[in-house]
Amino acid sequence: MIGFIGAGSIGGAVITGLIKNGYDADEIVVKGGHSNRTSLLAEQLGFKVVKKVKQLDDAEVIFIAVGANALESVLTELKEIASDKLIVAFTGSASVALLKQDLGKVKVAHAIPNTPVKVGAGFTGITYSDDFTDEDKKKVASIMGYTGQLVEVPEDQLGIIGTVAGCSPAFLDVFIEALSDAGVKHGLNRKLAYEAAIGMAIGAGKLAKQSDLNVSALKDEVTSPGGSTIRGVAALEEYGFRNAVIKAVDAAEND
Ligand SMILES: NC(=O)C1=CN([C@@H]2O[C@H](COP(=O)(O)OP(=O)(O)OC[C@H]3O[C@@H](n4cnc5c(N)ncnc54)[C@H](OP(=O)(O)O)[C@@H]3O)[C@@H](O)[C@H]2O)C=CC1
Ligand SMILES: O=C(O)[C@@H]1CCC=N1
Repeated sequence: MIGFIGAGSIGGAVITGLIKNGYDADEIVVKGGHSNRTSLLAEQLGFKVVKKVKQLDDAEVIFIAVGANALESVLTELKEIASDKLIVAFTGSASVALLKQDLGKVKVAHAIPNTPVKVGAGFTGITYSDDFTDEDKKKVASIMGYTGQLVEVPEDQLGIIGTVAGCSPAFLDVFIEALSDAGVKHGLNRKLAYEAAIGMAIGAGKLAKQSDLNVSALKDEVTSPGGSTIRGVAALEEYGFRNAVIKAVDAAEND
């Protein structure tokens, strides 16, 4: 049995990714918040919903997916049942030290998934407390594996990994939206413009992942001499695209 506290955007995305990719919904129990969001999701996916954190006592691994404002109260309730469990917090502001401080001698991890977990194509960075054994890590990996990649990172890099992989689906969505707008401006209907932009993003990502070439060389392959693409790349540079992306990451990193 595994448990979740919170099933909002990221908790709901992980639960959806698990179940849609074959994890048994009967093995998932969720304590939701104040709205009916969790019960609506449970109707679609078939997992069990409980009202109190202590009702997650049968879970071997508990994922915390609440925001910073609810974390302290959740940890206070969780402390009563946490001693024999693995606790994995998605809360951005959490840290291994903070979780240990509030939960005592409990094995804890801090992880930042991204929303593509919902379709089994996620990228999740994770940092474990020192007392996590290889066996414990395997247990967490065997669960998160249903949602995509899980990569262990040093704690001082979890924040930037969380920005580069966790915030950036929103950045890419803005890019896809802008590209579709441009397509519409030049006469495409909206549906086809989105199909083309999204299909391109999926394909270019897959190629970048599978190719021996780095993305710079892949860009070179598209830019035919004297052709249209290099004019587009030059315009992106003229309007500060690269710098805008770096500034977006700076902004996300600096609270
Ligand atoms: N969104 C993302 O892509 C990512 C988010 N994160 C982090 O995850 C955290 C949550 O973000 P996000 O999912 O976007 O936020 P949401 O507001 O969508 O989700 C938070 C959920 O927590 C629930 N909740 C609040 N209090 C409790 C409680 N006491 N017990 C159980 N559930 C509770 C809320 O339920 P209700 O609304 O029903 O009250 C809400 O659905 C943040 O710290 C964020 O940094 C990390 C990685 C990616
Ligand atoms: O916007 C946020 O704070 C969270 C962290 C990573 C993605 N979303």
